[in-house]
Amino acid sequence: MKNITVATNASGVMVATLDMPGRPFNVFSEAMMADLAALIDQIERDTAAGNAPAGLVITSGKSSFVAGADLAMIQDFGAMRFSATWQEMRDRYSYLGQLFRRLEKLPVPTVAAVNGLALGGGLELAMACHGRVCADSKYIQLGLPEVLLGLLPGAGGTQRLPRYVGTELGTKMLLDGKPLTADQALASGLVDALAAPEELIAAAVEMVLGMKAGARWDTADFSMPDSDRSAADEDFRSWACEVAGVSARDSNLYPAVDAIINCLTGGHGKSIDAACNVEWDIFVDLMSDPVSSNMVTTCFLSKTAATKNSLAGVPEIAAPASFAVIGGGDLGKKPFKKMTQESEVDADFYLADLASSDVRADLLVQDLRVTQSALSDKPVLRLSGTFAESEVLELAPGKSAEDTALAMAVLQRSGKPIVVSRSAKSVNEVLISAMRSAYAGAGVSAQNFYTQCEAVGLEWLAQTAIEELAEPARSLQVTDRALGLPLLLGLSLDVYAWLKNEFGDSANDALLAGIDLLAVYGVEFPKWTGGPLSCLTMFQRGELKYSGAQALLAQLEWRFKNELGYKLAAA
Ligand SMILES: C/C=C/C(=O)SCCNC(=O)CCNC(=O)[C@H](O)C(C)(C)COP(=O)(O)OP(=O)(O)OC[C@H]1O[C@@H](n2cnc3c(N)ncnc32)[C@H](O)[C@@H]1OP(=O)(O)O
Repeated sequence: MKNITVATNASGVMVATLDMPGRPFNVFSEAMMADLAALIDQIERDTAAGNAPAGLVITSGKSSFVAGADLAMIQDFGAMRFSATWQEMRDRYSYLGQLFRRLEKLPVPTVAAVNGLALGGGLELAMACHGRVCADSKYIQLGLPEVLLGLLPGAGGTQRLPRYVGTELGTKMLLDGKPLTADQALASGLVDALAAPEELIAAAVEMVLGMKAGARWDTADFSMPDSDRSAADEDFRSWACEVAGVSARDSNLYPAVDAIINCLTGGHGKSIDAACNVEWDIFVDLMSDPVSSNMVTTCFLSKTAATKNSLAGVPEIAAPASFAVIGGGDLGKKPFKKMTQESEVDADFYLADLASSDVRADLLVQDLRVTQSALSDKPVLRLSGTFAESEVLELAPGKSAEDTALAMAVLQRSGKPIVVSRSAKSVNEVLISAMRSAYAGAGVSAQNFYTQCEAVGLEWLAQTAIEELAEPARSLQVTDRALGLPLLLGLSLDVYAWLKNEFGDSANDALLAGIDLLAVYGVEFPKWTGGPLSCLTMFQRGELKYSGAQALLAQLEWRFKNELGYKLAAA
């Protein structure tokens, strides 16, 4: 087994260590599932031969336990909706849950030694063990964040969690996706004990040697932990949303919310096998909806890739030669001026601000070391609203592209984050890029926004298409998928038209993915759409119903995506 190593200690306890080579986190990929299946097979065979281990401890060789199902695989799951039958999807999606049930039914006691974060399928694995001991560490997070990606915990999580912690906390965790700390997990009954990190395995071995095999719900006298609520209650749906802080709007837009509530009500009072079957049926239906695929792609896969690529490209610069800050307000000019005056760093400081309150007005750039008075005094650069680079260079003959820089402080228009980012670009490039980034608006930290922009070269977008989108998308109160659709599609068409005009055939997958990412995180385009291009793709496939479809379709030229080879399956 490549991903799991097994060692049996002197007491006959088997310690299985999950450790995927070359990956920062353990995840349930096909290969990891195959290895877990092989481990279970082996214990079943040994048991049949009268050679059962005294117990099984499952832990991780990484600093975290398991970060859940492999989300790249989950994205493949979603793509099955185009070609596979319902039963084929059911068989594949439920495979991990079935493995966990086999693990739970082993006739040897099993304990999870949770040494670090256990999210999604990672917590589901721990919950399928007969006991759990968790490292007493501030880095512990135990949670089921699937709802945040439009998914549900489909390996028994919707059924086991409330059976451990009760209906109220279980419902809350399932619907808000927030994890528990180690202390909270102990207090709630999710884990049975905490141990110092260095004593974790010893504590798990001791626990497994002192316990009997079997899950608590496989005994005749099992009852749900005390809770003043039951999933069978008539008003359970509205109570569940309230307890988790899910608004009526979000529960309408995000099918995962209803799907999870249906798992809770459908599994209530049933045997664990029957309850898991309910969950697995609902999981197939949920994955048949494009929203889950959209969200996994935009909110995890594209986001992680963009951040990673961007960070990889950021050079190390020991001492920036110049700094630029955008914005002349309370958070811009004042603190920056102070910093300039107090700084002992031998560097240039530039302040860029609009010449008037009109966002399309010229951008004036001042050298703060020279100009201490009003902004309009002798700007070193005067950039027009279109920011053509040639124009910048023309207007600033003294500043060539070779001028090295730089650190850049970006203040968002909302004024909140102040972030310094380093770059090997010229002063001019940094200023242009900073100005465009400053249009990102609220809803995303400047650091995130900047790294995402850098990764996919999206500074271009902030000033043009995305900026156009920002206000309507932000004020758009879509409460229902069908109701908000005309406006969303209109906005999506704007982006599409702009993109086609600007990039034509030179657009690539990374750029297209980045546009969706930027729209979702930069201007709060609704997450369930996956961004404007994913929204159009859903629409094209007939996965969004809208009565004005014909009129809108007439405006579309779908050749665009085909010409560019944009992979619909990846959307
Ligand atoms: C039915 C469904 C069941 C499920 O289990 S769905 C999955 C539920 N789990 C989650 O939603 C957790 C997803 N992961 C995260 O939220 C974060 O990641 C962490 C909190 C675990 C770590 O955050 P940070 O330290 O900032 O690292 P990073 O840059 O996000 O990720 C580092 C590398 O780890 C990969 N990774 C993490 N979790 C998963 C996953 N669940 N599936 C696939 N890859 C994962 C990333 O992609 C990336 O990889 P690279 O370095 O190669 O780019």
